Amino acid sequence: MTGHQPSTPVVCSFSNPEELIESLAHFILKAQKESIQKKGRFTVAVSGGSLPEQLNGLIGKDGVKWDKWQVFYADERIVPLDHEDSNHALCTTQLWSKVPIPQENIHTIDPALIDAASVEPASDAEDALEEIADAYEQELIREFANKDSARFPIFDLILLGVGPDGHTCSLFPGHPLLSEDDRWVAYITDSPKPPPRRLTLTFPVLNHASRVAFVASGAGKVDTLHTVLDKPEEGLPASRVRPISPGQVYWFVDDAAAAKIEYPKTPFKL
Ligand SMILES: O=C(O)[C@H](O)[C@@H](O)[C@H](O)[C@H](O)COP(=O)(O)O
Repeated sequence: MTGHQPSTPVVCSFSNPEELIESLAHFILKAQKESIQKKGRFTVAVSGGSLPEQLNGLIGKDGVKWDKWQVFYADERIVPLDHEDSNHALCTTQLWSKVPIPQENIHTIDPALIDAASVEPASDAEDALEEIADAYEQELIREFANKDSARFPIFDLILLGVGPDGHTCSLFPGHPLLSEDDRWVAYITDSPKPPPRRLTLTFPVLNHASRVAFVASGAGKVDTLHTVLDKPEEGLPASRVRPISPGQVYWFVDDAAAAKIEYPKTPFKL
């Protein structure tokens, strides 16, 4: 059944972060073009960390059809949308405020539910956290239902980072959420990277995407990339992102981050 095989990663390494950022922008433009041709829209999930800044190559670039983008967060922290820890706030500062994307095309967690999901102790917030995750799942269902008749949403592109421990989205090593095989969106209250309360897309969503692109740059990522790509048997969360065929996972890295990778690199071409 070739149609259900996990894809093998395509790793492209660039000599410096600037070249990486420019090539990533061209890759995204190509994905956008194909998606709009096929479906009239471009569904994208983005994470936080250093990723939003690495999308800077899109600012002012010809051919970006911002009005066709439908953006979701691959993971989000349970804080107000203008809080310094919010991925939405970060993306707004780094990107959305600099490009003509319609506000309604950016799908945030429901701000009306954040206060109740923030009460202490976390055990008193479980119902509200469940509600906020359900509401975000409904937001995804509204976008994807009746458009792609699949069990899980099929994002055109999911853009991810990887943490030093091999986490991606808010899927952390050893966490019970790694075996979630049903829900599209889940919450956690014990993220080892602060803040502790977060929502995240689950592995089935990541692994049904048409394309997932990891972005990692700098020498600080060197050991993580070596383990994630050369030792997938260790099962780090980022190693487990292997969208089923014809989906594909790409790694956009720079030479500093890629210094220890033995996994074969592919020359970047569009
Ligand atoms: O909200 C988050 O915490 C992120 O979505 C997280 O998964 C991030 O992508 C990695 O921790 C890598 O972060 P850096 O790119 O900053 O290393």
